Parts: sequence; C-alpha cells; structure tokens
Amino acid sequence: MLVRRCRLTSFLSAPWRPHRWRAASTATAKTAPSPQIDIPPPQHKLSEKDLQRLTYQRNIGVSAHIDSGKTTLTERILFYTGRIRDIHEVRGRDSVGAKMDSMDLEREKGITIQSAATFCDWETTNPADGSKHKYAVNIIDTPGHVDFTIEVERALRVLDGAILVLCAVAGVQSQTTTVDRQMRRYGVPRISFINKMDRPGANPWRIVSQIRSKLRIPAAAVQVPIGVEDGFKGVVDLVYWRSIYNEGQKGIDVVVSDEIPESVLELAKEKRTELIEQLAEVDEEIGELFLNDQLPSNDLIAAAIRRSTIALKFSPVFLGSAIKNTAVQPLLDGVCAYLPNPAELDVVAHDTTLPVTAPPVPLYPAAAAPLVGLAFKLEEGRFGQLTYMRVYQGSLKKANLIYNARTGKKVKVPRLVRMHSNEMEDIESIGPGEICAIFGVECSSGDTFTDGSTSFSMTSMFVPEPVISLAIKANGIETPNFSRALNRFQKEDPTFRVHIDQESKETIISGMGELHLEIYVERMRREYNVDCVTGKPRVAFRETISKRADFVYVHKKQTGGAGQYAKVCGYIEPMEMDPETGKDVAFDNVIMGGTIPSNYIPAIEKGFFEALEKGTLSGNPISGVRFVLQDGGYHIVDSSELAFRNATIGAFREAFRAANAIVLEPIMKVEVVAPGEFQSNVIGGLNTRRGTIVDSEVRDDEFTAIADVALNDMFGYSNQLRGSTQGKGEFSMEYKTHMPALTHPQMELEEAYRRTLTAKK
Ligand SMILES: Nc1nc2c(ncn2[C@@H]2O[C@H](COP(=O)(O)OP(=O)(O)OP(=O)(O)O)[C@@H](O)[C@H]2O)c(=O)[nH]1
Repeated sequence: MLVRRCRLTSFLSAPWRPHRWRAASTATAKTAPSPQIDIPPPQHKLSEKDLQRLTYQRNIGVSAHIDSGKTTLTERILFYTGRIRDIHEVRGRDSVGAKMDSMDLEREKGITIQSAATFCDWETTNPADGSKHKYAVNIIDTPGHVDFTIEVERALRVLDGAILVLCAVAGVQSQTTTVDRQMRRYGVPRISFINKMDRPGANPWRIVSQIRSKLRIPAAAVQVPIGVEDGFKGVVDLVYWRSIYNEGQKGIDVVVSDEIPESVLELAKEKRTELIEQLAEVDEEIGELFLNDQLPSNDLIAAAIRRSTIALKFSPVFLGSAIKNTAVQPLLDGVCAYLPNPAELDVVAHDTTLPVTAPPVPLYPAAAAPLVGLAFKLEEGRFGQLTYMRVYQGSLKKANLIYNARTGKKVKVPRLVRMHSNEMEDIESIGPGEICAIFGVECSSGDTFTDGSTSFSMTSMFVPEPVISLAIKANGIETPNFSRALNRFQKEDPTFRVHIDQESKETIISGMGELHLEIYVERMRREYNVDCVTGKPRVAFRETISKRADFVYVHKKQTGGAGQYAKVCGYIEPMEMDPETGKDVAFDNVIMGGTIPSNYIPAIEKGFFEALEKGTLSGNPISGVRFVLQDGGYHIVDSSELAFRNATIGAFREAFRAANAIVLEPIMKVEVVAPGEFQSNVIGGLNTRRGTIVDSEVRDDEFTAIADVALNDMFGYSNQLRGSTQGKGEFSMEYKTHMPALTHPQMELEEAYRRTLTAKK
C-alpha cells in the first residue's frame, strides 16, 4: 500500500475570474440575477496584490440545528490549524469547555448562546500538482437554538460561505431548514458536513437524500465512509480517488493512500458516478461530457463542484466525526477548495445621495478603494463597546476617521482587533474581505461605515419579531444597573425588546422564546448583580386589519386660549411583510398641493407609529398596516404638531375598527423526536393542543413528528411530553408565522382587555 503522510489538499486554488455582476437591491447581494438593473463598470479594479491575498482568504460560518456538533467541530478546526493547543469538549470532564463557548452560561448549559468569531490559517496541498497554499480563514460559530436565531442571521449576512452541519442519525431537523432559509436569504454558498458518523444508526445516504428533498438543493457526497459507527476511521475522496485516514494523537496525522479498501470499493464507484450525474444536472461542462459518455477528469470534477457551489446550485457533502477526530481536515480542504473567496462575490451598496430607485453600486474588495464596512454585531466588553465589522471595500486603519452613514457622525478608530472567541489580538490595519472588531465606536447593529469620501450604505439584516414576553422587576430596590443591563442587551440583540406598559407601568421584556428571556434574566444576575422577579411568560399576540378603511378625521378643541385644529384624510390597508427587511408597517404621504404644511407631516407619522403600539381589541401591538395620508386641512393659528398627532391617533383608531381588526397569534413549528413506541401518545398530545401534523418520519426505532401549534397552546408541553414518553421524547420549536386567533381565544383576550380597562377607570 502506498502511503503518503501529508496535510491535505486544495483541489483548486480559486483563480479570480471577472465578475458577471448579479445585482440585488438589498442584503441578498449575492443572489438572483436581475437583468433590468444596469450596474456601472468597475471603478476600482483589483490589483495583483489584492487578488493574491483574496484568493487565499475565506470567511465562513458553521451553522446547524441544535446539538449537531458545530462547537465540537470548530474546536477541532482550531486545533488542527494550530490556533489552540489542546481540544476541550463542550461540557467536557475537564470542565474547561470549548474555546468558542466562552460565556460561563454557555459552558454550564452546553449550548452556544452568542456567535463567536475566530480566525486561523490552513495549509493545503493541491493533489493535482503537489503545490502548497496557505489560506486565512475567518470562522463564526453560531448557536443552534432557535431562540438565538439573530446570531445566525447576522453572521450569515457577512459571511461568504458556510458549513451546514447535520447529524448522521437525525439528518435534516427543524432548525436545519431555518438555517437553510437564512443561507438562501443572504445567498450564502454552503458545503454540507454530515457529522456524528460514529453514532449507531448513522446513515449518510438517507441524509444526502433529505438534503435534496427537504432542503431542495442538488447535493451529492464527495466522500464515502471507511468503516461505520464505532469502526469509522476515514473516508474515500471521490474526487481525487484516494483514501484518507486520521492517525496519531487526536487524529493530527492525515494519512493519504491511493488504495481504496476492498470493502467500500463498489460503493465508492457507485457514489462517484452519482456525484458526476448530479453535477451533470447543474454544470454545463460536466453535462456535455456526460451526454457524450465521456468521463470528466478529477480536476474538472473539482472545478465543477466549485462553480456550482458558488452559484448556489449545488452542495458537496462531506462526512466525518468531530468527536472522534475523523475527517475534519478534509472538510477544511473542502472549505478552501469549494467555497468562494471575497473577490468572487457580488456585493452592492446604495449611494444615499441618489434616489432610492437608482441602481445599486458594486463594491470591490480593493485595498485602495474607499472604505465601506458593515457593523454587524455589538458587544459590551471589558473595554467598552466592541463592534464587529466586515470590511467590504478599502482598508481600515487604527486611528483613522470613519463616518457612520446613518448618523453622519465622524469617529476615530481608537483600537482595532481581530477576535479569537473572547480573546483579541491588536492590529494596526485590516484589508477588504476581512472581519475585525473595533472599540469605542458608538453605533447600532447594521450601520455602514465609510471613509467619508462616499455616501454608500449597505442594507441591514432581517430581524424577526419577538413571540414571547414577560414582566420583569428588580427583587428589592431597583438600582441603575437594572436599566443599564436592559439597555445594553437591547442594543446588542435586536430581537430582545424592552418597553414599559403604559397601563400597568410594568417593564416588559420580549424575545424569541422562554430560553432567550431566561438567559437574559440570568445574565442580569451574573453580570450586573441584579436579581429579578419575572411574571408568567405571555404570548406576543398582535392585532391587524383585514380590509381597507378610509378616514376623514377632524381633531378640534376650543377651550379658551389657543385651540387645537387638525384634519387628516386617507386610508389604511393590510400590508404584507417585506421578506428582506421583515417590515410590515409603512407610512406613505401622497399629499399634493400642501393641504397640510410639510412641517406637520413628521408629527402625523409619529402619531401613526404611536397608535400601532396598542390595538383597541386586546391592547397588543398592531402590525401589517400601511397608512396612506392623502389630504387634510389646517388652521393658521390653531394647528400644531400636537393637534396633528392627536388627529392621526384618532383617525387611525376609527379606521382600525372599520377595517375588520383581528387578533393574530404566533404559530410555532414544533418538532418532536421520540422512540417509536410512543408515537401515538405524542400525536395524541399534539392533537389535544390543536396542533396540525405537517410531517412525520419513522426510522429504525425512532420517529419524528412536525406540527404547527399555536404558541399559546404550548405552555407546559415539556412536562406533558416527558410524562407521555417516559422522559425519552425531545422537542424543539421555532416561530413560523402569526395567524388569526380562533374566535374563542380572541373573545377571551378582548374580554380580559376590557376588564383591565374598566378596572383602571
Ligand atoms: N457521537 C458524536 N457526538 C458528537 C459529535 N460531535 C459532537 N458530538 C456531541 O454532540 C453534543 C453537541 O455538541 P456541540 O458541539 O455542543 O453542538 P452544537 O451544534 O455546537 O450545539 P449548540 O451550539 O448548542 O447548538 C455534545 O455532547 C458533543 O459531545 C460526533 O461527531 N459524534
């Protein structure tokens, strides 16, 4: 047997090709072609030096359903790339915990709460010619639990590629489809990694077909496992037709052999043919060879995988076991070989000096171009606010002056660092295509920074609405730390909201789930020394309208002194959510001819947004409404901003009733996994909670049921599931949509709201 000991391969070293610009008006800068937009020719060509650097640069995310092994995998990646000296397990016996789970809470609970960024270098050897290349890889490990979905959202917004981790037994799970949707939203090419190949019942072929059928993306394995379950010891590389094993302590030595073990030879041949067939469907070059009955060369196969992965038409599937230190290095080679470098992505910004309808401006990752960077995450650190930034164009240097495109404010960059989980490394400057963090710069998540020579702005990310809320107060006397903590969390996490209920005067926190809020309450105790008492979690109901209603409203008050006069005319109508921004309320002013002086328009807009805060049916916030202001009237003496604001609130409330207002409730996608013998108990339990079963799957001795259930009907479900499955069932749920509440619950809510109003009087 011919054995070479080496670090593995880059199959292709990513040559930069001229762009075929794909324009997008928003955050999905890298997605579908839009032929009608005419993008101006490049103004900043990339220099040889830019190309050289970018070719060997990767920015990737690791995302998956909860507990698939993202953190365990990232720990191996850091170890093999020499970034950390030893491997520590998530909830490991050495009680150190994985590098990327740096918060105490993460280590205790064994879950990732915040995404963590790090970087490493990876040297690959091209199997075609033996040449070696060193790649710089920025990695963001994201949480799997749906309650922390914003962390995934913002990471994917700024990453160029991703590893989608799947469990070799559980396969595509509910959060896998959520992550898949997020990857599509931001046009992120992905390679799939089927982890936990050592588990009993591991079946990669079932998972590959689930990727095709459930995630609806053409996919094929680029490897075949050598040995199964406990005997899993390596993979056959189907592209370069060789076997790859891990040996030595913690799998540090990669052993490559030209010999394919007899036991998997037939399977490997079959799967290589399947890989070529799948590629023929999505890649013209392979398709043509396939039609002519010609076999593509190894290099052609590798090039086709790269092309179609970057074009979002294909996902190559890798196999391995992170915990058993098997086949992680070939995955890293796959990242370098098949995921794009920053120069291969089409990223655009808007020039804010031009009308919104103007075509977007392409950005170039040229070091000499004017700076454009996006602040995608804020964190309060020991040294003040830490802002994570992706530099898309130009360079960012310490002590530089940068401009916030939203506020127009100029700030100096006092300190520039590269993050390695919770540690940081000071740097003097950072080039385009890189991820870094800056200290002491006041901004909000999603702000664009420039060097002041352009007015470019990048669109921000999708922020889902909270589904659950609870009242919170300090246990004992409230110290300033109470609001300090809430302010900080709110600033860092756009899915965490805080408001004061005007009637009860209680502080209400809202978020994506019970765990989400629980973690913040716990962090208040640990990080701010504020012990809190919380009320019962409440579902975040909403109100909306179901038809258009016109309004003509006059607000008139004459009580001695100056009076109040304002007239507003227009209509409100139902509005669908914009899938890119998540916005579903809008204020449109279409007044012609100055029937209302323009200085009163902001007060009208303010009145509309104020009216949205509390619906008249149940006191919940209103969504899904467009307010169109068509006409109105004013009085030279008696009109004021206050009068117009009050007129708008009055007009809106009147129109709201006429527009068939209804209450909406959050519907969750619930996934239950339990041993097969409990199937009928589980289905029965979901039925009693008015759940609609949308999918179910039975495999070996386990089954999965997926159901849509109103969140309001899910309280206490974990106890019920435990009871009905002898503690062997598990469930996860994520927000799916808001739907009109059934008549009975709606009447109950309205009645309860009426009672609170009467009690107040
Ligand atoms: N059998 C087996 N277990 C694994 C493997 N990789 C990870 N695990 C285990 O799976 C559990 C979850 O691993 P994590 O790395 O925390 O998973 P995660 O996806 O980062 O979890 P969240 O961030 O909380 O979603 C841990 O108990 C790991 O030890 C693997 O390859 N095989």
